[in-house]
Amino acid sequence: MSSDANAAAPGAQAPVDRMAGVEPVPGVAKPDAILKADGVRRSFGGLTAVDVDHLEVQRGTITALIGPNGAGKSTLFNLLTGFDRVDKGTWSFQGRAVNGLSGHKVARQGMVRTFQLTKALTRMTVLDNMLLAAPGQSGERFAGAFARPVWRRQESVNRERAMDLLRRFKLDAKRDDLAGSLSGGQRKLLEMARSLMVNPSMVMLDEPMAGVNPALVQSLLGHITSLRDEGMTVLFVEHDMDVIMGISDWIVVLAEGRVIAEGRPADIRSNTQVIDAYLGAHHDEPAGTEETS
Ligand SMILES: Nc1ncnc2c1ncn2[C@@H]1O[C@H](COP(=O)(O)OP(=O)(O)OP(=O)(O)O)[C@@H](O)[C@H]1O
Repeated sequence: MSSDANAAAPGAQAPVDRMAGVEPVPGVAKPDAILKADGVRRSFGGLTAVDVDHLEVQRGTITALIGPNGAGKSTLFNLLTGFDRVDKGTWSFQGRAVNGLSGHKVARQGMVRTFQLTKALTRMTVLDNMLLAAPGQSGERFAGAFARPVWRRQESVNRERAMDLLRRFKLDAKRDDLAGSLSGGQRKLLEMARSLMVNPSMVMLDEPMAGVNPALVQSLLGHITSLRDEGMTVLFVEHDMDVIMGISDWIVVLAEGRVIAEGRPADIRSNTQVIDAYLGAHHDEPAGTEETS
């Protein structure tokens, strides 16, 4: 591992290096890719927001998607998870084509993304936020007296799962509070917990540390690494370089919609193209020590 933050605790088993032998070059094949994308393009008027030739995400890793403002990170997230339409391109998740599927269907395949709490969600309780994210929320499928016992069983399974997750994220005492009353960090925890309601194989976190009090950053980092250690794949967009360099197994750098570099944190830190495109203002210092806003 290239970062001290990833060093195993004394007595702990050394983590498996799933990226062993993978060349740090854009579009490189991964030994066990959970997500593969080809020729993904999206323009807004004359502006090409995303133009990714080939991208693979290795199963069971924490992969960071980084790049300057406007590089296309959020647009790529939206496209891959079915919340925006591509102009061109195909991608598969766990070997099945998912391009063209709605966000709901992509989530059912096991690939979910977090969303910032909308105004409507902030007016609901923490527990209701969780239940709304549960599978089988389309009540009409369970309509009718005949199906009621099935629906009840599903609801009690969902409640149990929601409470288990709230306990895991230390939000159980807040179950009846309005989500809008949570702090920035607690909201991020709730967003993560919500995404786990569908029992995904891969979670995509959009700026998990934005607006988080430093006291909660370590807790959030711990949750993210636990997800990976339990076998989940994590792809996240983040601007905080300490966070990125500290927990990522692999980093993908976007600039002007294209993948300009990929590699381990150490590869990215020393990549001159990345320094020019993104880390430029901090040319003279190691990226891991730069100040973050
Ligand atoms: N719905 C839209 N309509 C028009 N232009 C858009 C739209 N969504 C994104 N863009 C443009 O596409 C480009 C990529 O935006 P995107 O938000 O994906 O970048 P980003 O890397 O996530 O940036 P940031 O780090 O600032 O969030 C930007 O130039 C943005 O202005």
